[in-house]
Amino acid sequence: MSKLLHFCAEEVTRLFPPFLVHLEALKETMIEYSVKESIVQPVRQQLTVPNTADRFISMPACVPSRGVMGIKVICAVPSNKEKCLPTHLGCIQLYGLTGELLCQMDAEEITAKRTAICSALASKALANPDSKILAVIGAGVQAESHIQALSQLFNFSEIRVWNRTKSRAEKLVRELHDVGNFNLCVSDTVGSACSDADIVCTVTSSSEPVLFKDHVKPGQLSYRVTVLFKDHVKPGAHVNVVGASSPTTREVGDDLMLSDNLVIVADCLNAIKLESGDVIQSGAAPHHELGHVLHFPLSRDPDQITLFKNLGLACQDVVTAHLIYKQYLSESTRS
Ligand SMILES: NC(=O)C1=CN([C@@H]2O[C@H](COP(=O)(O)OP(=O)(O)OC[C@H]3O[C@@H](n4cnc5c(N)ncnc54)[C@H](OP(=O)(O)O)[C@@H]3O)[C@@H](O)[C@H]2O)C=CC1
Ligand SMILES: O=C(O)C1=NCCCC1
Repeated sequence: MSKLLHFCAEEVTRLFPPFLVHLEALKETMIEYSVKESIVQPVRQQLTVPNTADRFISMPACVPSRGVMGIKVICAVPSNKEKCLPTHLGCIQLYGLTGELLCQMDAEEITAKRTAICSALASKALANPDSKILAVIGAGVQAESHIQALSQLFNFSEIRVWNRTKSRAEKLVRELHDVGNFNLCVSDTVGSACSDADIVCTVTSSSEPVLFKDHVKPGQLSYRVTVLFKDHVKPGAHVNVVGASSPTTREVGDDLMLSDNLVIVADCLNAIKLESGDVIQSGAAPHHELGHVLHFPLSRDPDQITLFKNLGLACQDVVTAHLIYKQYLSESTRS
């Protein structure tokens, strides 16, 4: 094998595609995955570190139309927050279709931005185009990337942030004060953040286990957090559910998941049935895949609530890594 090309976090930032290029590439990718069915991607493997909420996740995909395949390995370690370390650490390896390793790169920024872009694509397809109020539940990395991405596609007048630890919501609001021409503020409760909101994003993870006796079979450990209930969400709103990507975690109450006027869209219908605690525990039936609604627009009923379950897919990482690699190649041939 020739010398390994590795892009550290700073190089990934420098080579990162512009927002609209990234958005268009991920839109094409999601359509390719769901409609053309030309992407090969198994449901990812998640290993839970015993007696913790920490996960080691392996995510491969092959994207023949771009001539690449790859794998992201990502560790989700919620307790890293107390150690002032990133809670999501990972690496992507990119291969040519002949099997040669092209490069590997840090996955943090890619994970933050590609996830938010997929929520933004879902919001564009499903939310009221004239959405004015965005509520963000959580104040970590994904909260920031979601505010950055969604505010580029909607003309918000107000963005509200609720977080379990209020001081972190206040810090995020201070850091993002000049991102756009809207009122960015902290809410005291989930209910007040979501009241009248056109779009809601739940971007939380549980750092501490909350054990509910009646949810736990003998010998099984359950980590649960439920932050959003039906009363929080107004008819006509759109919700992006981004946390809770394992069968034992929740962000959304059963009353909302099982609501008659809820339409559930997932990035991957195969994965949602195996990975989403909100779907598995509530017994809700997802309706559509993101790639389908991007290709064949749904007609909006003004009283319906739409919910996009954003699990995160390997093909989004592989395509983003490929854009970064192509930028590197074009710079190398110029110099
Ligand atoms: N769908 C996808 O593709 C992806 C999903 N994710 C998931 O999104 C979620 C957020 O990720 P990220 O922003 O990177 O993580 P961060 O660690 O940066 O932030 C975590 C956030 O969750 C909050 N939180 C933790 N525990 C609880 C709880 N019990 N109740 C309410 N809020 C809680 C934290 O609040 P506090 O400040 O109080 O600790 C903080 O706001 C995670 O579940 C993550 O695994 C991440 C990457 C991709
Ligand atoms: O898609 C991803 O990347 C992740 N999804 C769920 C949680 C960790 C990272």
